[in-house]
Amino acid sequence: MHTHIAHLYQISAKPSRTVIGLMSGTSLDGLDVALCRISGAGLDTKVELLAFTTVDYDSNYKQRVKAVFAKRDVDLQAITLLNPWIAQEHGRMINQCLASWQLSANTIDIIASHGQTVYHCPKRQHRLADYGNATLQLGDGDHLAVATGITTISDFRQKHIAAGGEGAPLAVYGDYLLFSSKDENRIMLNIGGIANFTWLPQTLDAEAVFSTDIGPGNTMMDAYIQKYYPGQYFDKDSALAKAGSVSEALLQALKQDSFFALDFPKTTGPEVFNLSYLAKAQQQSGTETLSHADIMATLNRFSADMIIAAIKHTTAQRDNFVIYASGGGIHNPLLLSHIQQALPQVSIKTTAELAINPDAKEAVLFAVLANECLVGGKQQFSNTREGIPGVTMGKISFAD
Ligand SMILES: Nc1ncnc2c1ncn2[C@@H]1O[C@H](COP(=O)(O)OP(=O)(O)OP(=O)(O)O)[C@@H](O)[C@H]1O
Ligand SMILES: CC(=O)N[C@H]1[C@@H]2OC[C@@H](O2)[C@@H](O)[C@@H]1O[C@H](C)C(=O)O
Repeated sequence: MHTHIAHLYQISAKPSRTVIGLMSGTSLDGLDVALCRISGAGLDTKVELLAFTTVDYDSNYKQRVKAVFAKRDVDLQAITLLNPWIAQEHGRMINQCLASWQLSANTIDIIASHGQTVYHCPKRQHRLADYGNATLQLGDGDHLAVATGITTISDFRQKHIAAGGEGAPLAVYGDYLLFSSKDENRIMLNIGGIANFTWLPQTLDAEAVFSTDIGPGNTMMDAYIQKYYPGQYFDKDSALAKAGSVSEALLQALKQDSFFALDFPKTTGPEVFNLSYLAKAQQQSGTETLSHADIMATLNRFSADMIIAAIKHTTAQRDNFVIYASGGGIHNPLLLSHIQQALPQVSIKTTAELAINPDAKEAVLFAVLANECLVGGKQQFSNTREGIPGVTMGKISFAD
């Protein structure tokens, strides 16, 4: 047996594994690094979050990724160069985290790397008859493994697509394993650049679990601030949105896109929800002269309304469920207050109440996917469920 395979076997047989989960989302703010101790597999999985940090991207990193991010026309050389470069940068950031945690690489069993999504393209979006669902994450696992000396599992989304999914949301797999509860129905709501959620019924019935992207979380608000308030990256504490008023005309125009008429589950990204989308809605509603504050108030309301509508649709007007929120959107007070006002009977908590830092949740979930790749095997979901194929995800890269 090759020593690498023997090593994998030995890691899989351990009572617990030390896994670094990585997430670099659509907001391009930084690399989330979650140091996890994971024991068990499947519904017996237990995760302890030992340390978490977000390593902020510098302006050089952001500029290079933004040059291709969510764009149809890009320099192919730039994409080719970025694929190893992003992984090398992430490797450098992990080495920096390990040094600050005073840990050596040989104490880490596995890195679980999401990579950087640069283009997400489900068939319902591109509508080209000859092509299926597609998504592209850069930051190749081989480079990360060599840069850190740690076996790396990466590129989780391709198997999901190969098995009939759209490549997202993948959070549902870990949500079901970690957060299902016999005591209450739960909505695991993540408000990142794009908002998505998982419905976890208290029956624990995998066939009734449901997950979908919703539409924009922070992405359009962030893009607007970055364009008109150079030096600022987002509307801190909803300050600008709070100073404005919602334009009903613009809000209705924003809600008209065909994406919202599609049945759930569905996926999307900043390829659709961007400043061109806003400009089109302004043109259609004759609201080109609105103030920055009114536009931000409207974008904030738009994200909230679509989240509320998706939750109401899925829970069929029930209110016996608890929302556990995560992602950067939980730090946007206006957005959360809109959601709470529309669902007055529903308790809105964060995943901190489930012992997972809400900013770390997605990185933790990729660590869980890697654990499933190594130790799992029993598929919780049948292949008949749209959007949640029962497959093992991730590709394994060795360090030497
Ligand atoms: N204090 C704050 N006030 C308002 N918004 C905030 C605050 N802190 C963070 N945010 C929002 O959270 C965003 C970052 O969210 P997050 O890190 O969850 O995104 P992501 O992981 O890149 O997204 P995705 O899950 O879509 O890939 C910021 O860009 C900003 O919009
Ligand atoms: C293609 C891609 O990177 N999609 C992300 C994005 O960010 C949020 C939403 O859109 C979600 O579908 C997904 O990430 C999370 C981690 C997921 O797959 O569950």
